[in-house]
Amino acid sequence: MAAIRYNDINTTPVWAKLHQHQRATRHLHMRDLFAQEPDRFDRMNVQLDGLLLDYSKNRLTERTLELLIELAETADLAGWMQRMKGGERINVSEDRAVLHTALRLPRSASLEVDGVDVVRQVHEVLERAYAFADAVRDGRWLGYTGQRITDVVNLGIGGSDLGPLMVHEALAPYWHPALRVHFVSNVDGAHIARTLQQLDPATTLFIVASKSFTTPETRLNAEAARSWFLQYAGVADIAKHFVAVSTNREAVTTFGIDPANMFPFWDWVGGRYSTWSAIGLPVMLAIGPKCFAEFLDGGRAMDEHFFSAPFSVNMPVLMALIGVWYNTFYGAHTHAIMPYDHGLRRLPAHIQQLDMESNGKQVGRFGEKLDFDTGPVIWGEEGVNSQHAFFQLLHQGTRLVPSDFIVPMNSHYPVDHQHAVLVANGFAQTEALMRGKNEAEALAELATLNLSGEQIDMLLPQKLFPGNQPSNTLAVDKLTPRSLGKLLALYEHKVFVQGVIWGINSFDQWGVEYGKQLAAKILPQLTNEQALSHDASTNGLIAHFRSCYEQLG
Ligand SMILES: O=P(O)(O)OC[C@H]1O[C@H](O)[C@H](O)[C@@H](O)[C@@H]1O
Repeated sequence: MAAIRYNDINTTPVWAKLHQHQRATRHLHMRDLFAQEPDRFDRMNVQLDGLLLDYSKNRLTERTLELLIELAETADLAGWMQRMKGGERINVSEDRAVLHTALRLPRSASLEVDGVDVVRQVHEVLERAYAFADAVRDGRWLGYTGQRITDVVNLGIGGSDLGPLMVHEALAPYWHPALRVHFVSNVDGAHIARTLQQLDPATTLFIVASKSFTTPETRLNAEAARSWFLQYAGVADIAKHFVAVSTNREAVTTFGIDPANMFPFWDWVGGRYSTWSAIGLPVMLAIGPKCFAEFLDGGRAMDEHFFSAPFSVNMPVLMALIGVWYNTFYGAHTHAIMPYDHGLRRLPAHIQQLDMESNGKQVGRFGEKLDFDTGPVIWGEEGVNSQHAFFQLLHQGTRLVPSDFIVPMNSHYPVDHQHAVLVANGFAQTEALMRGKNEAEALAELATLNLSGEQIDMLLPQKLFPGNQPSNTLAVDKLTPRSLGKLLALYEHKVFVQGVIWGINSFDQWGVEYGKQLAAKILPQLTNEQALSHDASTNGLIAHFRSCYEQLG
């Protein structure tokens, strides 16, 4: 464990310099910066093997970047990167190493943690998972009636759902033609019931995915799936239809799943960083081991870039520092993610967990209170749908909303010229957000209409766009397993870098525990007559439920 030292980043000279610099430059308009700097795009883009980050449409000068890099150096970013990569226990509150990057290392590598080569462990499990995926995909793994598997249901929540779900959706062009994968996460019975309605138990395989194997939502869904299955088949048939992915062998066995059907991973893989592990099993089943290996390769390419490129040309570091600039020094509360790709429509949800569960914290890694703003609210929606929903606020609202536009340059679905329309919309939005529309431009437009002076006075303010709204554009050559691997690892490292700057442990999540404790207390009270001792609102709601709940009789 690293020596305990309290986070003092906000008392360093560079922190004060950044505040001062923000005050001195906040009047600058990006439209003017572009006019003054014809080479702005050339200077402010980074490319890595088919992935381009254009960060020129940000409120940045060369000096801003210099100061932000000085901030990263002051926070000992290079040291923390080495500590993570080397397997030090940087998740101090849980006393764990943080090694999702080891999941992407090649078989030829080795990395010892507590005397164990974790790369060897990773590849042993990958080989087993690949062999299992191949057997299901080829029709060699058969159900209890001897039929091949046609449907896979992943039962998991949080990190055991969002990552694999997003990756699975994004890679639809690579799916096995005769295998459908479903994801059930919500404890709302509607989710499992509506999924099971479509399925035949003889041809359905369930993956119970839970790092801890104690998550009530997942256990309840798994029990519901098992009861449904046992209406048709016998207990001995469970082995052909239920597998588990977990770190908790004992709980898996107690649940009734044969440990031979369990794919393990390790406590040094955080749930929201686990898609690369056996938690990716539903993805392996859908796209096959070869494509999954390419996804891992893409992640590794980003790791190599992250661990070796100077900060000034390091994609995750730049995205993280730009985010810190807006969050901490501009007071921006949110960050929007807009994938201009239907397959990536669940990316905002995945990044929500990745970022907000990692950096949504008010204390530093050693428990010290942080006296500045940390992780933003992450939100977003696929383009162009988002344009028709909330872009009004981005263009003419009162908030600063930094955003990422993710735009594939090529489509797997060449439907007429629709892809060009999609891309044109994405680029146009970043231009409009940056430039805005000034009075002269708005007046020129109004002048072409036959309007009275009074109408022009009323309309002119409504036609103005302040602009100066920042965005990054991530141009992806084509959405493939490899490019998706790079994109996902990019966001993981971005979150890590921001955590380091703010002095946060990005790998624990104590904030989700309290609600779980109270839910466990409220659950029995919903259906008994026990006196209630919550606040008046919670008491009132429980009483109201008791009076409405039809199954109480
Ligand atoms: O994989 P599991 O142990 O079932 O955990 C599922 C999820 O639930 C927890 O409440 C955490 O907030 C998440 O980080 C985790 O991914």
